[in-house]
Amino acid sequence: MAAHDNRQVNHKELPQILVLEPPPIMIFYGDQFLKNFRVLKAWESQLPLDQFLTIHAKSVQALLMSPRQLTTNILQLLPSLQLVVTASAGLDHIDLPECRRRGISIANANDTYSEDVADIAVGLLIDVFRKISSADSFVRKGLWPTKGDFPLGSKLGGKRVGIVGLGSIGQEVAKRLQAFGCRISYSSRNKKPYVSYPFYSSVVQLATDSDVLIVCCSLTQQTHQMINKDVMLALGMEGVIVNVGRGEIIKEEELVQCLVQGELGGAGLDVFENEPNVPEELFALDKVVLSPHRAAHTAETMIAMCELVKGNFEAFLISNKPLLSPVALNN
Ligand SMILES: O=CC(=O)O
Repeated sequence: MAAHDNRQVNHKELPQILVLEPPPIMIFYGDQFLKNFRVLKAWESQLPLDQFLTIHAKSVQALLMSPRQLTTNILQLLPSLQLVVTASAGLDHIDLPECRRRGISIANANDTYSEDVADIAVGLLIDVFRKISSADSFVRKGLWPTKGDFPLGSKLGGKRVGIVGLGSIGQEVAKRLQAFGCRISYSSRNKKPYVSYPFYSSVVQLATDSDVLIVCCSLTQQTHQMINKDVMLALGMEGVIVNVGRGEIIKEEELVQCLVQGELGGAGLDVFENEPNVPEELFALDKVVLSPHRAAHTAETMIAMCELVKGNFEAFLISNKPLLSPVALNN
């Protein structure tokens, strides 16, 4: 509506966006950034979700993803759906084959989060090697005057770092760790012609030749539980794993076992198999640094994300333009 237009806003006329549960951008910033839309908040309804969706089935053309999985069942209840916008980089919570089959368009975070996630990956690694969290707790508990010296850490420079998944997050991690004097190698679906880092097609071989593995890839059928005990044993007793991808890429039970039994040197984990639940055995281990899946959460990036989400909805629902961050659903 133009600035000089003084018609009353009729919210029923605004393009509608369904949200099943509030995603982090709404938890932090409410829904003001979607003020040009009518936001249909399923979680505010007293009705069971399937009844609520059945009532709105015909009118819902666009959906903003929440932490909830977008399953085939939910998609079936939304026959008019044409667009899914997710504020995530990962797509593992969306039934992609079904979206592809129905021709539903998807927009995601693209590389909006990559720098922040890479910062946390490096932060977790430095914390594990230099024991920052553990030293903090040592001081706070008043142990410095009584126990004296704090154990030695391990130097970051010179370490051989294997990056699992050299997408935009992996490349940001590589750039940062190269500046710290680390030696970078990577494994990926395919060798990247535009980088000179050594490429490994086998993760076990990458682990054998590395001191650290940083898991940056997305969760797919191929990467599910790809980091298993074989990989951990190949990395060795001093080896460190950092995970900023998805919990399910690592066999968590085996990771816990290797850490508890001293078969792995340490871990920095931002993601877990069964979030928000974290295996309690890890709480007692100083060589493990834990973070509540917050690698992407900076105020600056969340604001950029609100803009991207809004821009995608505006492009599709209002101005009939191409999506700003479309996901290519390859066959
Ligand atoms: O985990 C965060 C994301 O996928 O964006």
